[in-house]
Amino acid sequence: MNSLPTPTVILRDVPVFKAFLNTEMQAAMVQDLRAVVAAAPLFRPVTMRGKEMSVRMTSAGKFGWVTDRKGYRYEPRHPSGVDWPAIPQSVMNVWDAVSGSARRPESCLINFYDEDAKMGMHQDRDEADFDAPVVSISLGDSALFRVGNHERGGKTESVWLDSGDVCVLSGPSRLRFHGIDRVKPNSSTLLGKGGRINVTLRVVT
Ligand SMILES: O=C(O)CCC(=O)C(=O)O
Ligand SMILES: [Fe+2]
Repeated sequence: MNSLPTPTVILRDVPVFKAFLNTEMQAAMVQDLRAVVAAAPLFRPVTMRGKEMSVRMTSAGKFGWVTDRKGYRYEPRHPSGVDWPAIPQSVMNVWDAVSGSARRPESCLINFYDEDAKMGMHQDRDEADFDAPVVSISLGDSALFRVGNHERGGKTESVWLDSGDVCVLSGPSRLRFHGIDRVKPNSSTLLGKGGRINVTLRVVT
């Protein structure tokens, strides 16, 4: 395996690679993601309790993460019934560079945040194997990313994730609570209409 790059900062065991993708790589990835969204449109999920999430989402890969009245889970197809598109190579390349994992990601979740969207503190624990990391890529407007503990509550630390930044939840940080407090409107020109895309890669089975 290639040696892993050195993180810019480590926040609560979470390595953050600032500006991991240059502007050209970001633009190319956005094009690839637009093709995914064209085939598997963004939808607004609702939680088990019937509350709409503020992010819109879709997925690529063998499995996509969904939530509805039946709860959180991975599904082999988009809610419309179409297969999830393949994970773009531009996204796979980031996994290869930073995951340190011999396994292949089976799911690529694409979250779109408009200026009012946020994501409450949660753990990523719908996967069967917590030994495999979660790799996260930020594109577009900057977002305040908060990292907490292995239980809900307690002290937290935050970092702004800017367009092109990559971070990894693995080992001691794999099950840390984390969330997005807010997005800073007009902080990036990458997406024509503004907003933020977060892409997360996961091994699911
Ligand atoms: O948007 C982000 O940076 C984090 C997304 C996240 O935590 C998730 O999709 O599970
Ligand atoms: Fe998460």
